[in-house]
Amino acid sequence: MESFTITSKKVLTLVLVIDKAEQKVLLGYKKRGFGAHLWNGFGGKVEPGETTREGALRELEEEAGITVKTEDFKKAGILLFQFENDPVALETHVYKSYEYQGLIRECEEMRPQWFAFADVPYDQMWEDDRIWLPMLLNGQDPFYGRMYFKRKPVEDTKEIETTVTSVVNTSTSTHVNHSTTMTGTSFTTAQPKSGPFAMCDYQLEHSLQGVPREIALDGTIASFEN
Ligand SMILES: Nc1ncnc2c1[nH]c(=O)n2[C@H]1C[C@H](O)[C@@H](COP(=O)(O)OP(=O)(O)OP(=O)(O)O)O1
Repeated sequence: MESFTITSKKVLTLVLVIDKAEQKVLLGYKKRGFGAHLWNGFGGKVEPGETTREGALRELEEEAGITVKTEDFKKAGILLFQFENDPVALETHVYKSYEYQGLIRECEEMRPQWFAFADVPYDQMWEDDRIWLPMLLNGQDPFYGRMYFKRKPVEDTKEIETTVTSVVNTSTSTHVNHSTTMTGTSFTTAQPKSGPFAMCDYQLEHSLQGVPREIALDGTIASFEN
């Protein structure tokens, strides 16, 4: 795997909030940036001086407007995402909670929405999600894994075409909505359906020894949480 050799990693977080009684999971539609136009959990880069747990709670509040008590916030696993010809891997710390406080709200980066477990839009998510998210939803965590991605040829990223309707309202500000029903100036835009990367290989294991804290560059679990 010469083209997948890594020399360093960035630390990211990903949070799934679950309504156990209703069998629903809260996902966010990413409106911009890395992974734009895909549904995902909430998360992002861990900032200097933050623990992964603190970073995950901060991102959840920023992106969905809700908080989770420390005792309800559980580490579900770690995923190391690797990209062809990119020496920097993304070490993503996955958390879950069955409880939350506050009112769910949209922000400029994410549009939150509840999905029944049976209706999770895997065809509009990172390809690896269909491997590990069902495990998380079924309580088969903690887990750890490595996922390998290649960039898709440009023509393969034009899988769906969405009509974007630009509405200019009377106060002259411009709102852009993915909609086919609103009036205004419409144009068609190509969107990647499952992102610009194709997963070409993966390894995922249920962690029997405990909750993984860190994955070493060689893919082994570097340490476990106490
Ligand atoms: N392959 C895959 N599957 C599932 N989830 C993810 C991936 N790759 C990823 O990066 N992710 C997740 C991990 C993070 O939750 C986000 C990416 O975070 P990002 O938006 O880059 O970080 P922020 O700190 O919020 O970004 P900016 O504020 O800099 O825009 O996707």
